Amino acid sequence: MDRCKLYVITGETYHPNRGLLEVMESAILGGADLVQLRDKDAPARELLEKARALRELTRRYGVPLIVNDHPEVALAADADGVHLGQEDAPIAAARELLGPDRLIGISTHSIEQARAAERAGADYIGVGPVFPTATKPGRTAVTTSFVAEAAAEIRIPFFAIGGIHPGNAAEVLAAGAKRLCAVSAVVGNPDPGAVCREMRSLIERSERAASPEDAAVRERAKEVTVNGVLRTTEAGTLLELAAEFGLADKNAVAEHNGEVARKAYWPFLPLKDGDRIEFVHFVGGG
Ligand SMILES: Cc1ncc(COP(=O)(O)OP(=O)(O)O)c(N)n1
Ligand SMILES: Cc1nc(C(=O)O)sc1CCOP(=O)(O)O
Ligand SMILES: [Mg+2]
Repeated sequence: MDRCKLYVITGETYHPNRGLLEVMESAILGGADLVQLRDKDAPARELLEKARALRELTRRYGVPLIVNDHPEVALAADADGVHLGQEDAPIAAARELLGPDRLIGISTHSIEQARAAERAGADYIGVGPVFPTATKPGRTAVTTSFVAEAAAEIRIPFFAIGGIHPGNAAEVLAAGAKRLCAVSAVVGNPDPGAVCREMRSLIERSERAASPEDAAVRERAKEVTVNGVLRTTEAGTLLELAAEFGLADKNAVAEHNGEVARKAYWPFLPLKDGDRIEFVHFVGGG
């Protein structure tokens, strides 16, 4: 979760002529590193089908998947977690169902709600809507002043959300956000990948301007290409990288710079900047 910087939420009404998977794959290839399935209208069965299809896609790229509103769908689809709103199920009930390892995110609209979410054991929070947005019509914007309050006080990761696009992302990052989340600006664009690349480059520029301690962490980070997608990682070995993708204890094989890397060697295979890795994960069953 800590390494996730650009969270993209589905919004199929914004792309009536393109498929869900095509749009979300483009976003992932552009640098979306956390994906949420949000569909307020789909009946339960359809939602589960979409969650399973997105699970397959996101797993291929090592991107965590969150399901909005429905912890039981998150569990059934083997998603990485659930996102709850202030009016949805309480965190404790979702934790009971999902266990300690899956992620629970919660929307917050004030610093008091953000503090309460942290105390209740949320893994991350949404901070918004920063700007007015047609995706959540009628919600009062919290402005970048709530972003600044959260940056000063909240220790769990937070994603600024609501009306964010490449034209205003720098302002949100300057207020203290390290992570951004968007629906319409990404999935409503004919080229979701291009929008994600722009947003990521704004995030990276803001990181470069940040504190020396952060710079030291970045020094340790390497850029590697995993299944065709450029990723930043602090993993020292192929096994550590596989763990980031949830593959350390899965039936998987890897190719490292074009050479097959047997799983037994993963703990001893050091990663370098520029390495190219392909993971193939076999799913059991008939
Ligand atoms: C990352 C993120 N932040 C906020 C929301 C909004 O959740 P909620 O307030 O429950 O509203 P709905 O999305 O359910 O309409 C979110 N989904 N994701
Ligand atoms: C789903 C959602 N939740 C918000 C919150 O503030 O909790 S804002 C929002 C909509 C985000 O969509 P867009 O990027 O199109 O503005
Ligand atoms: Mg909700």
